[in-house]
Amino acid sequence: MSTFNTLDDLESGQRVLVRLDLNSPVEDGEVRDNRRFDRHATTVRELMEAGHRVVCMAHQGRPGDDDFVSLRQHADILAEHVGRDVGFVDSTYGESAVEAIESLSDGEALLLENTRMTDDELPEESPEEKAETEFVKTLSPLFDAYVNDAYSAAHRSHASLVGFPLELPAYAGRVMESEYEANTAIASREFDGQVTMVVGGTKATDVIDVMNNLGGKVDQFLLGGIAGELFLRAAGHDVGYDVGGMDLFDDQWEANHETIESLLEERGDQITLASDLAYEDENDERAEIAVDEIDEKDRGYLDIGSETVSEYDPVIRDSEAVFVKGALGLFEDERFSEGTVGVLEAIAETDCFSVVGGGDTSRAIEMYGLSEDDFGHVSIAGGAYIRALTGEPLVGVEVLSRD
Ligand SMILES: Nc1ncnc2c1ncn2[C@@H]1O[C@H](COP(=O)(O)OP(=O)(O)O)[C@@H](O)[C@H]1O
Ligand SMILES: O=C(OP(=O)(O)O)[C@H](O)COP(=O)(O)O
Repeated sequence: MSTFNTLDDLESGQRVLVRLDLNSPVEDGEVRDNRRFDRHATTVRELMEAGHRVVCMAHQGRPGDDDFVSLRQHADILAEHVGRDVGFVDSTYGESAVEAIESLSDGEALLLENTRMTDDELPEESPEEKAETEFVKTLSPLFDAYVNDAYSAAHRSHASLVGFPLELPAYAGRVMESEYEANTAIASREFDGQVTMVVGGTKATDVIDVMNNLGGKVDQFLLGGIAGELFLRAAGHDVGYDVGGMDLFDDQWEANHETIESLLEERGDQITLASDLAYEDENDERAEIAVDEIDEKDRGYLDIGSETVSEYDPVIRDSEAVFVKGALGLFEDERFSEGTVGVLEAIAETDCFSVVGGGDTSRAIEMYGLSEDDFGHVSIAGGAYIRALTGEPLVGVEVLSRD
């Protein structure tokens, strides 16, 4: 168990710098509400009600991606969940940010601009190096305490996550505390029966790394999403290529194909790939094709097919524990939700121990009317939770636990 301090240890009336993870789906420039706002609102509300001056930091997307946008909309969505005003300043540590921080009153909150819009936030460096950045050196003197609530980003060694705890007394927020406890318990839990992991989503590099380290703990991997297509590509099928302006496959293929190939060679019997895939036909409708019949690389696929769903279903029902990381298709579009929803329904209907992770994936639970009570734990973390599954420490948690 960790030795970090929590909000219970925080003295009243402090100037508190809080790192949240509000990284959200963005559709046509519009930020979609999701349970990260709702969960983090608990921490922010508690701090405001305790009379602290609360300054929040968060990131959105990665530079160069379509979802790399300002946090202006996030401030409004967060305010709705907190039930109080949350101000916004379009600077992370520039003059206007410093002014806004200094003019805050007790019990008020403010959100700073996307941390990834500063050069100091990325790339990954040691906590000691991050603590020396201008970003950390400028903001630290304005605060009495630092609170990290961003469990779901705690696997990244970025300035806002690992630099400040070296400069300020550091505490875990309520989300950090509860996710850490649930996900650490997963690593030490022993299961007698079959353990299955459903792997999908867009961050194939994250999940493939972890699959490589999870062999001993997981009996069956069921694949979909981008990782699933990359495995099909390695197995000789004409899928998993960037077509029509997509930018999801080719770079991740370059980075991971050797690992994928050796996983298929050494542990192929533990890895089940889709036997059919769904795509959008010329009438904008869902159409399906068996992977064995695909002989052109010119089409994008957006979900696993119905045949695959019916093959994955009994594997889930026979499992004692099921872990989900990443959606099996573009579930935000109802036509391509069948894979993700089918798998989640099978889990909800059985009494296996289950964890559903991923900021985006967990959103499918409420979008399609499933009940969170039917799952063991719904994590708002994706990459951080699967690392916890392997027992790998998270740098953002480790640095909070330092004396
Ligand atoms: N075949 C696909 N094509 C495009 N997007 C996909 C596909 N399969 C899954 N996705 C997308 O993956 C997203 C989840 O990806 P990721 O960020 O890796 O997982 P999480 O947020 O659950 O950690 C979902 O929003 C879903 O739309
Ligand atoms: O959404 C996140 O990760 P996740 O999709 O693995 O849950 C975190 O905000 C980390 O984002 P990043 O993977 O761009 O560093």
